[in-house]
Amino acid sequence: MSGTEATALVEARGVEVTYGGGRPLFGPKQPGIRVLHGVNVTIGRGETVGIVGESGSGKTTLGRALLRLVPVSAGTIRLDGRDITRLGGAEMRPLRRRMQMIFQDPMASLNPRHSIRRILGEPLLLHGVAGNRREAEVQIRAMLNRVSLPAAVLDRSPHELSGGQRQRVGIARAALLRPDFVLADEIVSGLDVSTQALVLRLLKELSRDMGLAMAFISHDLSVIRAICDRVYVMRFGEVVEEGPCAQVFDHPQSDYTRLLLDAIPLPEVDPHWLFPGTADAVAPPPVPKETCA
Ligand SMILES: Nc1ncnc2c1ncn2[C@@H]1O[C@H](COP(=O)(O)OP(=O)(O)OP(=O)(O)O)[C@@H](O)[C@H]1O
Repeated sequence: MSGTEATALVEARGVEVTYGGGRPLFGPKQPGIRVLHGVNVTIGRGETVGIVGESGSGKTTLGRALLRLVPVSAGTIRLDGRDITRLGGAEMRPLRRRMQMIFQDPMASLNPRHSIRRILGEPLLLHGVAGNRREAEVQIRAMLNRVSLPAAVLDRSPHELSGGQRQRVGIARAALLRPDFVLADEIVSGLDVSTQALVLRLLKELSRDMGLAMAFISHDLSVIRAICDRVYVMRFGEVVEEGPCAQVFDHPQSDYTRLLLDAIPLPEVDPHWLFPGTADAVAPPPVPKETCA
């Protein structure tokens, strides 16, 4: 799917983000530091786009701007054609369910004192996706099955799970809210290679089944190539190149993309695991059904 189609779900035009600045209690007004400079991004329904670039290039800031988690100082963010750039908290609230984020470190994003049941159940009730606890439990159990986790994890807390299990809980939490758009920021960087492949495959299957639009931030270009349709290459807060993954990776147009490709070795994740059914695919290992001792 081309991100330039009229069916764009998420669209950023000329987006600028400035950190800091403003007027302190004493002294002159501070200018702040602009870290995004007129960025344009389009993500179609059901499309997965990658965002790559060296550390500090603005990937996370861009992702957060798309979700309206950082203030945008210029430009527009549209969700499904609606300009959401300057909506207030109350107007954003019903839209929050539609735009979910999966974090790099699930330990930091999952409340360590809460059970997995509560972690998964509370957002469902809060956003009215489930009418009561019983409905929430049914939906949660179905989703656990979908992400190949046993129901026994429901009574556990995040620190009692492995890194891969926690990341699957993070995916389940986002997917349960039936979002339209998911931002996944470095979600497999702390995992070993085989767990990475399982988590990525799961996410790819879910995004395909749910028709999700997804922005995927990663340092690992092999991961981006394996699961993304298109990629945006960022440098110093600007998009320096954009296009279908095969085009950008095989025929990079900018010197910076070439440098990036040379600097980061490919591949860690076997893309065939993620694309079973393609002509040259090898049989992917099934996502193992886990049991809890
Ligand atoms: N809350 C903040 N306050 C001030 N500056 C920030 C803040 N967050 C990020 N920055 C700065 O904005 C720039 C872009 O950071 P950002 O985290 O978006 O880059 P990134 O490409 O995601 O980096 P990394 O790959 O290391 O996560 C960096 O110079 C960073 O220091």
